[in-house]
Amino acid sequence: MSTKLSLHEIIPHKTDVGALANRINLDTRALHNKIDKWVTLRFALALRDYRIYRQGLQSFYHVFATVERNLYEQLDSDGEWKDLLAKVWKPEMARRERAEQDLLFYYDDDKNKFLTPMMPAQIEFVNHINEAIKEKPYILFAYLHVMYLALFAGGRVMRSSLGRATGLFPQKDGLKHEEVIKMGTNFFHFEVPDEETFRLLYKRDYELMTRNNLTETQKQEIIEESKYIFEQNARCMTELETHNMARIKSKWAYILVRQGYNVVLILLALLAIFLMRKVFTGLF
Ligand code: HEM
Repeated sequence: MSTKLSLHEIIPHKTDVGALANRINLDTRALHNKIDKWVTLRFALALRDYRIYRQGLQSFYHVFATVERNLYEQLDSDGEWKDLLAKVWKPEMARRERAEQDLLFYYDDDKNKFLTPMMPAQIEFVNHINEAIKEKPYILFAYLHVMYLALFAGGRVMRSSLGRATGLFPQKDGLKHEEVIKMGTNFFHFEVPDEETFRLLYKRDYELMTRNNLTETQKQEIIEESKYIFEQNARCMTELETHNMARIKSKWAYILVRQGYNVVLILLALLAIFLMRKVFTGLF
């Protein structure tokens, strides 16, 4: 991917072991590999059925919406973290509204279907974010790296699969397929002239603001929170899978019970015919 930045402007260097972002990546590598494999496998399935895709998107939506609500609270306050956060954050990064646009599309404009989390792991995640940031606003730096940079790596892969997933998008009256795709993929798009430069500038500001303005203890807490983010995202995903499996199983159980009931009725009818024939042949 090309960029308008020269080499010395790219900060931090990949080999800079002191950079907070690199430390987070290193300490979450195993968790990332696990979730990467897991999501890649399931994503293929989700692309065949928009009802599965929208469940996954909804789960991420709650995380982004909660993070952004807390972030803007800090930015609008006179708190001690306001300036640092403002120097890292870029409004084009915000995902809440974009995810909401997509969800409105997949849920036929019915906000009530997704606005508040209903699944236990999602509720737990949202509550945790609110409490953690309220107590220690610098915990936001874990989310500003893990959740937002995910969109430029795995997110790009997912975006290109989405564009090719012809079976995913629901039919919308009077709209061409390309228009429908655009309406359902806002989440993965950034309104910036050059995405790669934007990403590198974000990473640079993150490093410049976190290198000397956080204590080692605070950095360690951010790294621990980053691990939690991966783990809790994974719990939200497996929770959805378990939920869907349970629904499929109960649907099949219902079908089997109904089929069994029909079989019994047919057997009873056959028995009745057989007995009636016996009675008739005995009579005549
Ligand atoms: C909840 C899910 C995920 C999260 C939170 C996440 C998070 C991250 C983060 C924080 C980075 C480091 C970015 C940077 O430092 O610039 C990253 C890199 C990356 N991720 Fe993910 N990711 C997730 C899922 C995935 C999936 C499903 C894939 C595969 C399709 C994937 C592929 C990648 C790749 C290829 C990189 C670049 C690695 C590199 O530059 O060395 N990720 N991800």
